[in-house]
Amino acid sequence: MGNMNPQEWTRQALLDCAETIWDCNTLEKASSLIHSRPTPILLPNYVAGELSLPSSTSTSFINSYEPKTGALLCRIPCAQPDDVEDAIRHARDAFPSWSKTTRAERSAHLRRVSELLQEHRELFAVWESIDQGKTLERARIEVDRAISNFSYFSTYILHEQTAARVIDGVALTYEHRSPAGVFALISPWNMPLYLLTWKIAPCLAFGCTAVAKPSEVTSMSAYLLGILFRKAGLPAGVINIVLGDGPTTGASLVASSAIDGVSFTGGTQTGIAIRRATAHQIRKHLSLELGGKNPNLVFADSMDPAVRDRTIRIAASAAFENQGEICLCGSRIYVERAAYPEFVRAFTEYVAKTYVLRTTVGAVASEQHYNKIRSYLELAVEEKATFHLGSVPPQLGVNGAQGYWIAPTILSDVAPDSRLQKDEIFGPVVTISPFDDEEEAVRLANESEYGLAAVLLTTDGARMRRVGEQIEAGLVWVNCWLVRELGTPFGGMKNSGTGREGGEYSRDVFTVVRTLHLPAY
Ligand SMILES: NC(=O)C1=CN([C@@H]2O[C@H](COP(=O)(O)OP(=O)(O)OC[C@H]3O[C@@H](n4cnc5c(N)ncnc54)[C@H](O)[C@@H]3O)[C@@H](O)[C@H]2O)C=CC1
Ligand SMILES: O=C(O)/C=C/C=C(\O)C(=O)O
Repeated sequence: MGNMNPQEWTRQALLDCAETIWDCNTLEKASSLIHSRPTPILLPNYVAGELSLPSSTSTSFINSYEPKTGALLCRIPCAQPDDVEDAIRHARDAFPSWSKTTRAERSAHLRRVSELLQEHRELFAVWESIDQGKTLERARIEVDRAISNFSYFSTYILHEQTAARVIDGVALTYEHRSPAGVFALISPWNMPLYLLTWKIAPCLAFGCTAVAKPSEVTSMSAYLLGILFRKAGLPAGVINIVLGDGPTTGASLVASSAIDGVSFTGGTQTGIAIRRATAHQIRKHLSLELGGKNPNLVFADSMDPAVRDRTIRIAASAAFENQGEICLCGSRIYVERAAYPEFVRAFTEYVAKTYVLRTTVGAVASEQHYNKIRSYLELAVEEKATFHLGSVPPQLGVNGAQGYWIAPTILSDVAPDSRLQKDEIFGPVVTISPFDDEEEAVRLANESEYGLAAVLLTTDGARMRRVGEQIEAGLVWVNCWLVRELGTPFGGMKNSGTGREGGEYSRDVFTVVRTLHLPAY
């Protein structure tokens, strides 16, 4: 962080900068802009429908780096508590009229946002790839999902129905829902646009207003989203975006007594801090989607020649998609002993061919994260694990190491109680271990503080249900991974979180319900 006088940036300068960036919709144009500027891009907040810098004189600025090169990409203001309160005040002021709009009106606003995102798909993909380190191809997939987040909830609210019951001629009862209020929407750095819009879209659709805060590591797509909301003509104050870190900006946002609910995705320790900070505010809705250390159970029947390629492909994408930086990644692979040697061989061969660093595998998100993953790979060496693929990457700045590049790594001979099997590494690192029977497979799968997701690879229909129903995870994928229908409940068990989002489950997060009893006279 360094100090910079916010007054140096006029409102016009912020708008001019926004227009320049808005024109950079290819990697070439964006890179040339970043590397030709005498000073790094400065990202403002989006508050009350305008791009603005925080007014607090104590505002500091955070440097954000380009993972693929390690170069300084942009600087973001770290919003202080008084600037956060100001954004919340705008969201509160906007709430009465937004919460009274008709569903058709809100639907039209969301549809407009999704259309504009579609129109500027490549722009968002390019900057997301630059800012987060992911490949451009992966970034495009995530922009498509962001588009779906808005289009799904724009139609969901048009078709939702509430239940009414007649009680034996005594009463007619029905559920009446109203928007729960003003929300804090806090997202992580692994899928910045995808996950922030997964919160913003339902929040606005159900009539709430919000202050959103992206991760300080990847704020670029949230900034672009602010520009897009401005272009879409969303009423001022309905959605505000403040930039900043967790301890200052995030913590003051969630703790504010003017916030009615928090939807958070990120690390488990942060989820615990949020729960603690809001424990005395019983009325506050909390939806916490936290970390995972997800098992992938490979049964010998899934290595039958007829389905073997599919098994390997699913296990590999569950392990290495987005450099393993998805909380749903299957990073603990357990293989039935009869198929173990064959799986390890075929899996390693497939990953080496398909997940190629700098081509189909991007850089990890930050220097801090690089060092975290690297420390786990050093631990693997200390514990004498077998490296089938990958190695300890160089220290940054040593031997020409530039950018945060970590090759896919496959480990075996790792003890069940090793931190390599217990901790969420959140990078391109998997362990493979054998199991002898179904009972052991289930025990190993459940031997974790986390319970977010699991993959089950088998051709036995009875086993799909028998094993699937015993796995302690909010999401179990059988012979597939990351298949998503946005109406299904999404969230984790155990230390992977509390609450579910998606379709009617998002409605539970963003609305309050009262049951009306009308007498039958
Ligand atoms: N999607 C997931 O499941 C994610 C899991 N993680 C795990 O957590 C580890 C730590 O990563 P971090 O970057 O530290 O994640 P984090 O949980 O600190 O960051 C997520 C978001 O929470 C905000 N935040 C941090 N402290 C806060 C607080 N006290 N109150 C309110 N907001 C706060 C951050 O600014 C960011 O926007 C990762 O290595 C990974 O293992 C991290 C990010 C996403
Ligand atoms: O909603 C999805 O499809 C994926 C969500 C992924 C995360 O929440 C994550 O990686 O943190």
